[in-house]
Amino acid sequence: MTPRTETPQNFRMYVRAEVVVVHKTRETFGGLSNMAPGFPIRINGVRIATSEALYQACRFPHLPNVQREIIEQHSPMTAKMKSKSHREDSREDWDQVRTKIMRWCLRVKLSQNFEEFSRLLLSTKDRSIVEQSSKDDYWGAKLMGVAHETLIGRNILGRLLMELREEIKNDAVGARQAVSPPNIPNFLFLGEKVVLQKEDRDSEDLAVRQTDLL
Ligand SMILES: Nc1nc(O)c(N)c(N[C@@H]2O[C@H](COP(=O)(O)O)[C@@H](O)[C@H]2O)n1
Repeated sequence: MTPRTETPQNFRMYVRAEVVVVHKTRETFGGLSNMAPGFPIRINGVRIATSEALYQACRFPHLPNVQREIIEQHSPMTAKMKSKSHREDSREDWDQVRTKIMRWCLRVKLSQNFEEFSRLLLSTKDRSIVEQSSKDDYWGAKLMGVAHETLIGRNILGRLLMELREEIKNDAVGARQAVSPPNIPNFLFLGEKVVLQKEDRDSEDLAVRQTDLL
């Protein structure tokens, strides 16, 4: 893996030229972003266009109408904007549970889009994955240096993606299986406990593929 330096506050420093940069969704590794289209998710039979919308909806287990408003958005940025307008009503323990929830969202994205998402993750080989962000050095890392040659931040999203990549390498069969909901209190989706229905999605995809053949 690309060497990186530990800095205070659990920040990390990466040499931009050496890492896999996740920035714009149309770039080579853009599919690793939660903003990427083409990786739909189904939770309790409800289709959600992006992992961003799923993640944002998880802020509001106690407000199913807000969750619905967020997951109805086709655009991930609009989903994030809808969420932002209710941000002060996020579950009280949000900062404590958000990483666990993001890990779950990424696992669900993987298990329900296994061929494409695992191919993309494995194509990063053993390089560090870093989400480049202009303002968020919790999920990502910010450009620094005279020539913007370094990225500095906690890079939690990139680190979760690297963790997932290792899981695929170690147990691809396990990584594609349906994912249990995170073990946190009051984890509700539209007022219901989450029960993954991976088979629904697989059979739907199969139906689409078969239709394409006709
Ligand atoms: N505003 C924005 N634009 C993008 O293109 C981004 N990739 C992100 N970052 C993503 O936003 C999510 C975190 O949202 P909160 O700030 O915790 O509400 C997470 O998916 C980041 O990867 N933001």
